Amino acid sequence: MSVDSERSVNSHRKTASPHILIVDDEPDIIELLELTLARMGMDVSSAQCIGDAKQLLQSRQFQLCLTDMRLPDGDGLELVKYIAQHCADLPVAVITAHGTTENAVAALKAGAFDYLPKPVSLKQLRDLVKSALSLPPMQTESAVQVSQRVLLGESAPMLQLRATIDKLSRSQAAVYISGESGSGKELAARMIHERSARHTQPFVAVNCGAIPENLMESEFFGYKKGAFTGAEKDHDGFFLAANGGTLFLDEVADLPLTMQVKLLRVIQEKQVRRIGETQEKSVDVRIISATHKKLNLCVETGQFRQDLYYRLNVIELNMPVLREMREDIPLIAEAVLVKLCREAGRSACSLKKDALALLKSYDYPGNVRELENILERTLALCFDTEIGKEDLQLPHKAKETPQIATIRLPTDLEQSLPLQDFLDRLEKDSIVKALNENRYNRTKAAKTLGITVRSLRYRMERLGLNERA
Ligand SMILES: Nc1ncnc2c1ncn2[C@@H]1O[C@H](COP(=O)(O)OP(=O)(O)OP(=O)(O)O)[C@@H](O)[C@H]1O
Repeated sequence: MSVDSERSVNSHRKTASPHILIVDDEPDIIELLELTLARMGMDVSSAQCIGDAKQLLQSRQFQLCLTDMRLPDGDGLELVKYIAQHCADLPVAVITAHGTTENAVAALKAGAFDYLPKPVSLKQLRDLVKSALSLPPMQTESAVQVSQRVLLGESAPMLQLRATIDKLSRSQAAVYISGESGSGKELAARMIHERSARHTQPFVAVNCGAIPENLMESEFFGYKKGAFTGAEKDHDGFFLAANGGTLFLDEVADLPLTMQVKLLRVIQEKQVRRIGETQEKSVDVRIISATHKKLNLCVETGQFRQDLYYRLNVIELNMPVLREMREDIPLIAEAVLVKLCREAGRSACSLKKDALALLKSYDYPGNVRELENILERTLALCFDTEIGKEDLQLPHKAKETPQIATIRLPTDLEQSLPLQDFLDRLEKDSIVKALNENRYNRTKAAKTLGITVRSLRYRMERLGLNERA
């Protein structure tokens, strides 16, 4: 097979034109792609088989590779895997035969950036090239350590997780993040977004369980001024607000079935119609979803639509629980202490040996969020710069007994607070108490409080208890 190598369509363009590798054995397709890309100011090289493509990849640097799935000496998937292994920084997109979504999904799982269905739409091609070229350079581990918003930890599960996040960031595939409460699902979603081609565009996080059912449609899809009583001005909704970027659907299992149908439609059609409007608008969002529930079980019990599940769960990312990465507890605890001390404007604190040992032995049903809460409570009660075991106020047999915080009702403030603030304070304390008593399980906490989970989430959101309930 001859290498159609270095047939640079616009080789007169000397300087930093992005260099794109096309791998296809159909001359017509090569020509079409070359012409389109040349008009976009790209340098193009082409290869007609996997062997030639590998040679080219070894001989020079490319900024994007577009490969057909069916090639004379193998399939495009093999090339995707080769690139993932040898040129991890290079985005690769596959061109798939019409209607073969399995191929596209397999390619995304293997690390492809995106796919283009045949017949290739030139608009889609241009959009894909633009987003691939806006990928930020891959971050090195040392850069990761200095960055603020990262999942910390050096244990094997955490190293593996961060490596997977790096790979996923260089793809457009929908990601479903599973894991217990407080294990860092939202943080992982933000990391994927911040390392992706969409990093300059919005990241919109939505807590699906916190939105009252009757407001869901208007919150997700937006409305036009006057569409209903109270619609005083145009409102874009989450999809349009996230256009070009990432929409993070947290607690996605809490979406009512009626809303699931509407969501599926928008994801499939990539079109949104605001309430009160006749025209649809195109939207381009990458969906990352998460829940602490077992979404596959929700599908089995009929609470979650299977078709939507498949759409959301192209790639699954599972968050490790803190008790399985105990060696990371000192590192994370230290980082949390530094942050809390800085926020409180007090001098740096450290953990004594016995305190560290106790923290390492605790089980953390609420994961890192619970560790943060323990340290926050400790700092509120202890003014020493050295924190000892007793200051943590953990039960003696930490591993066996859940942590139950003593909640002091604000009787001291009864006289001085305005009524609404006083009631909010009572509500907040009751919620925190119920969450603590139920090991951060929101379903059980809601039951204790005699309210629905939806109502609990709504109240937590209103009271600003989302992050640190
Ligand atoms: N590995 C980690 N390193 C540092 N901070 C972490 C880590 N994991 C979680 N956190 C912190 O723990 C808190 C909870 O994380 P996050 O909100 O992402 O969890 P979650 O899984 O989305 O929770 P929920 O299921 O309740 O929505 C955040 O403050 C986050 O920054």
